[in-house]
Amino acid sequence: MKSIYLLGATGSIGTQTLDILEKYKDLYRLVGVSLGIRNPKLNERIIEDFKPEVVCLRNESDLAYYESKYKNIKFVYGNDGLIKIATHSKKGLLINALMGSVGLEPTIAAIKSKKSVAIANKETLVMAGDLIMKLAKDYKVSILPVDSEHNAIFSCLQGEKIEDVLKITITASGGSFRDKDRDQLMNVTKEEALNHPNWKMGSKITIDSATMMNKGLEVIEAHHLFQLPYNQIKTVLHKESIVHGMVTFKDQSLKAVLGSSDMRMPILYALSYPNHLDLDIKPLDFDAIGQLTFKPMDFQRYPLLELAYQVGKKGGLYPTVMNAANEKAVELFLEGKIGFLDIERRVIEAVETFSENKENPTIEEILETNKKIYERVGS
Ligand SMILES: NC(=O)C1=CN([C@@H]2O[C@H](COP(=O)(O)OP(=O)(O)OC[C@H]3O[C@@H](n4cnc5c(N)ncnc54)[C@H](OP(=O)(O)O)[C@@H]3O)[C@@H](O)[C@H]2O)C=CC1
Ligand SMILES: CC(=O)[C@@H](O)[C@H](O)COP(=O)(O)O
Ligand SMILES: [Mn+2]
Repeated sequence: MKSIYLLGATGSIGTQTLDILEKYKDLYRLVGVSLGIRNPKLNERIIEDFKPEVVCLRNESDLAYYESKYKNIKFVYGNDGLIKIATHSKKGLLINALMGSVGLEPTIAAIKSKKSVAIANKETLVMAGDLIMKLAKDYKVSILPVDSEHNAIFSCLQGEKIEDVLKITITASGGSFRDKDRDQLMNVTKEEALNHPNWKMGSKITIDSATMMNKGLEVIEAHHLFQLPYNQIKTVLHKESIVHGMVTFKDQSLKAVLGSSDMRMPILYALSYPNHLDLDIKPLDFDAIGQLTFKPMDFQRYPLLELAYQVGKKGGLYPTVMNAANEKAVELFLEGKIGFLDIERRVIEAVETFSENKENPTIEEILETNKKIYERVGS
């Protein structure tokens, strides 16, 4: 039995991970889990179904209730609680399904306590990919991609040498506004933005998909995961989200992973790697699909993707600045405080006005910059 620690269990990736853990209860034991604030009933269902040893609550104020109801379980809370889950004494795999920059510190803590990490939380790699990949090497643990495109590319790379790769290609659905021109984006609503054509995901990533920031974050994520320079990382518009990721080798042969738009597939592969286990999801039916389409990425339409390449190449604290500005701007948009196009305006402005870059920043410098930019963009 493999011990599993799951952060962000109540979210989109979290609940789909729980589906997998439920199906494979004979292989995986949920030892530690972090819960949410949105759905108390779901929290209790998770505790009762999986009976974990240690549970992290988001708020201290809930501690007394849970401790009196579930006497055999250890409860912790807040950001320190996430670290306690990540450093729990039993070995195992940590699945990071948290949303946003809060995922960084628990990831580092897990690696330092010799746990491999299956990472959905791309923001962590964007902010501190160099440090995370180095730490993982030093502590001899694996970083397993959960993000669908990276999981697909990871799968294509099995048995291959990275020196033989010409380029990798990340597909992009185009998001909820893919059929709109820029001048039609002025008055779009939050509800429209949250209506992703192919995937049912958390709010923040759905907005990132609509602005194409998601692809930008994914390009930086891929740079770190696969240790490839940015000129070998390409994106292409593929509205069907059936081809998830591709690897082109030097002899122009190309491998790709295709599948339904269902995150349980990459989640399971990250858990079961190097094996592929049974999964009851919609199979691809090529007779019904008919055709797959690909269109070149339009960087003028999606300036945040171009910004991400620039920021990734500059390195240092720039990716943290872009990520923090985006995190705050998306939050403001979801609260109805700014318009859709203001998201990219705020992100671009934060990056353009940033003048305190440092090469090879420490975790403390990354966290400090993250906080500073997040606050600045919110003011
Ligand atoms: N959803 C998807 O299909 C995909 C997601 N990803 C990435 O995976 C990550 C998770 O995405 P997704 O599942 O969609 O997000 P959700 O918003 O659905 O879930 C996020 C989870 O993190 C918890 N959480 C958020 N903030 C905090 C905090 N400050 N402290 C503790 N817990 C917190 C949430 O709790 P609560 O319930 O209280 O909100 C929830 O459990 C993101 O980085 C995203 O980019 C990558 C590929 C696909
Ligand atoms: C499912 C997944 O991995 C998401 O990150 C996905 O990529 C979002 O779709 P977009 O291609 O629209 O960004
Ligand atoms: Mn993705």
